Amino acid sequence: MTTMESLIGLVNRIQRACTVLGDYGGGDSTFSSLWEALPTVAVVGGQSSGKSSVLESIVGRDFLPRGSGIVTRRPLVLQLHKTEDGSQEYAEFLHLPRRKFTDFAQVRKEISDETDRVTGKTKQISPIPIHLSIYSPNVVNLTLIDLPGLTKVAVEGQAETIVQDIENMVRSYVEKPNSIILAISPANQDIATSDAIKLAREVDPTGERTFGVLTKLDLMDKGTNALDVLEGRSYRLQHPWVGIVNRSQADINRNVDMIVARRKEREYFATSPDYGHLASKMGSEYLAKLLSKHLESVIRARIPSITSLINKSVEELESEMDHLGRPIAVDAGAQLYLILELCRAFDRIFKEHLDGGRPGGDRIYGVFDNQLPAALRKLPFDRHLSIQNVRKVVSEADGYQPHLIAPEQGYRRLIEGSLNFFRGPAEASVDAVHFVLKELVRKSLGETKELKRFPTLQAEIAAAANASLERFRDESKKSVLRLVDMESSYLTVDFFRRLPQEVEKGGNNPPSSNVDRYAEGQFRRIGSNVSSYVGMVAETLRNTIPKAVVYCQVREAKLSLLNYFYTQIGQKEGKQLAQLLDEDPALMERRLQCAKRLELYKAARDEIDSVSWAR
Ligand SMILES: Nc1nc2c(ncn2[C@@H]2O[C@H](COP(=O)(O)OP(=O)(O)OP(=O)(O)O)[C@@H](O)[C@H]2O)c(=O)[nH]1
Repeated sequence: MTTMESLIGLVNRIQRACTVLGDYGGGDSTFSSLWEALPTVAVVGGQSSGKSSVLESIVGRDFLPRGSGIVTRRPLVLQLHKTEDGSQEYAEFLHLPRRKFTDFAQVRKEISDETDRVTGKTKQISPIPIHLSIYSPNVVNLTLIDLPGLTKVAVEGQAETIVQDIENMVRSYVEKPNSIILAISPANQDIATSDAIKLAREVDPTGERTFGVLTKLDLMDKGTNALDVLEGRSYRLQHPWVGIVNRSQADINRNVDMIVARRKEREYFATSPDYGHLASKMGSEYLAKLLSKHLESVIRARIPSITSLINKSVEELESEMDHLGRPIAVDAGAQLYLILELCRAFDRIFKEHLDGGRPGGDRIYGVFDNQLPAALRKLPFDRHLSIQNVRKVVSEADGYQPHLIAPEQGYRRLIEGSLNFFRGPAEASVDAVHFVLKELVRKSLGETKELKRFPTLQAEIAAAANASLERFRDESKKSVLRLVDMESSYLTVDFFRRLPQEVEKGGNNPPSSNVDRYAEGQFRRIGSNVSSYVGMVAETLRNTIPKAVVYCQVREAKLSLLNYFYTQIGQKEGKQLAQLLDEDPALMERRLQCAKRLELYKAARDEIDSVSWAR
């Protein structure tokens, strides 16, 4: 059955699981927080408002550390479990499983020691909660979170920021829509100045989540009473105010028993001329029951949305785990297989870039279609074949005896010199394609999702692929330069045999009256003959350089980019293979965190299911 016990107990169990797995709200925002989805009662109050006294009175035990300064420095999740009448009371801490505390003075000491363990002796505050469970016949089932008291000034030895730090921490608890605020204010102080009410008003302006508690009713000036507050006239809340009379300092000093104090509190209200008519709705026992009932109903209302949050989170985590991939196999055979698979995955993507399907391969065609022709056009033949230079080269080639019919040597030197210019664009095409291929390797590596897990292997593949590309580039350069050299080593004879006729056809023979004019015309003709020969060669190279480049670089990259790597991998030992597969530590950590979270959510789901089954 869905009793109060089982519902509050359910949330208690989920909360404990959350803390064990590091989910106590805030903090690591990469996961949705289950903790924040759980309804909780957060106890807030200014210093000396009577916060500790109220909690102890609800529990019926002295167990909270006392002292001057800021004593509560970590949230205390106080889970109360009602046990059968007559059974022994005991307490347990989540951080000390299997140890039962029956001496509550020891509980107090442990809270204080455990606070110091995390915050050090520096008196800092920490958001990591301490979980304390109390099993007793004198409690109702209820979970409360005790938070540091709101203060206005830091004391000796505490950082100046502590006032703000405390307020921020308390606010982080009470601003959650699932938090029920137990706002404690002393009656002997103007309610308008209450720190607790001030904060509650800020985060819960309609007052639907706030329970107002007024302490120290017995300390009010004679002749005054707190009816304006208790009857909701001073500050209106959706829930009725509860007045409390705790033990005075004198009572504490005299060690007045809590159970006796509860009785005295009951008597106080029953006999009070001011509050007698409200007696059944006053006091710490009534407050505990009221909260327990309210918490239970809030939990009941929240269960469907908690379940759907859990289901959604489980789904998200499972898909992230799928995405992160399974942990790696340990035997060398399986590792080699995995490495080769990853290489093939990369190779496939790389080929898709070249063959189309993925972008980038077209840039190689761009090199052949734009870059190479443009570079060929820009070669400085005009200068090389100017009349002055032709004259110079031809004269030098002639030596002391000028040529008789045609300057054969001069032609050859001019052509050779011109063809040399082609080396530049030829090499530049090789380099340009090399960079395109390199970029495609880089892109493909990035697009091989399976490789993301293995930065070392990724780097090795990148290095191997780039080394191969360098080798292809060297081969390619040799080939294109050979094409250019071949052009210089044997000229196309036909071209020159046709020349005299063309010259006559063109009829640009100057009348040869004057020797100089004759010479000038002849040099111009030589220049233009060489120029058209070079133009013909340029046309040829424009077609053959791309063939050589594709053959040596692109085709090789497609066929054997990782061949050398494969032979190396084949020779590696198990340990070296494992090194290649070392995962990114951040990723391993994330997988671990995901697995932990998944475990938490599944455990929580089981808990909820078990309650529903019992219904
Ligand atoms: N007479 C009387 N004294 C009270 C009452 N509530 C608290 N006190 C006294 O007020 C003082 C402060 O109470 P605590 O319960 O320690 O208050 P606190 O808000 O926990 O204070 P800090 O721990 O300093 O933040 C103690 O001396 C209590 O005995 C009350 O209802 N009546």
